[in-house]
Amino acid sequence: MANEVTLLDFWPSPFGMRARIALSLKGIEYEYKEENLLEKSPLLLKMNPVHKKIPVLIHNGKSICESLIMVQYIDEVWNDKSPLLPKDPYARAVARFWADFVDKKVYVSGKRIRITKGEEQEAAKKEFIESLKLLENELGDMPYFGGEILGYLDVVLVPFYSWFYTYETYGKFKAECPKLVAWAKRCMENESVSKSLPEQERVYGFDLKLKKVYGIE
Ligand SMILES: N[C@@H](CCC(=O)N[C@@H](CS)C(=O)NCC(=O)O)C(=O)O
Repeated sequence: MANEVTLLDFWPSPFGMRARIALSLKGIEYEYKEENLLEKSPLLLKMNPVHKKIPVLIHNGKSICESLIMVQYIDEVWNDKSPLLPKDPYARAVARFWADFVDKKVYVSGKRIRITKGEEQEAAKKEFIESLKLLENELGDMPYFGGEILGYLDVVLVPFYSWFYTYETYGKFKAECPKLVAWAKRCMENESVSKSLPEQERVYGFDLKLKKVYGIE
């Protein structure tokens, strides 16, 4: 079967970064289409009519939406190289549990750090740091969440590393998570990760502009 793959994406998106890393780890050639989220393309609206969000993976004309599902799809379709999800059903369930946690806690509290102030921002910072500590504990002494090799949860979490500087600058704090920082740097040694993640300062510059567009002080 021919494999025509397109990714609708937007460079600072941590969700898009997940797809980029997974496709690169699997060695898949694809067309990258950068979306303007202030003026979404007809293709994006057609391919993700429910949420109208990036990333969208288009594989032989069919769309796959939601980055956690997308990375699992990529792993299942291109299963001959760089396995991401563990084979054992329990270990798979655990990896999916933490991936869901990343979206519900790390992403949500990180966003609240960016867009709130005062008490609300303090609460968000607390939740963000607590979430990182829980993840650090889950990592334990393993090099990756996937064990000896980079796996599903690594792909899901590492994009937020490119947003750390933004969170810490807005929140005026330094997350003391040495093991997690060492893990992120280890992930960045992998070319599929480093080429998929933008520089932290570039993300911060983008977010400053975004806040102006939305009138957030
Ligand atoms: N849960 C989704 C989140 C995707 C998402 O929030 N995408 C943002 C960019 S980071 C977007 O397209 N925003 C445009 C909008 O909400 O109109 C996923 O994992 O793919």
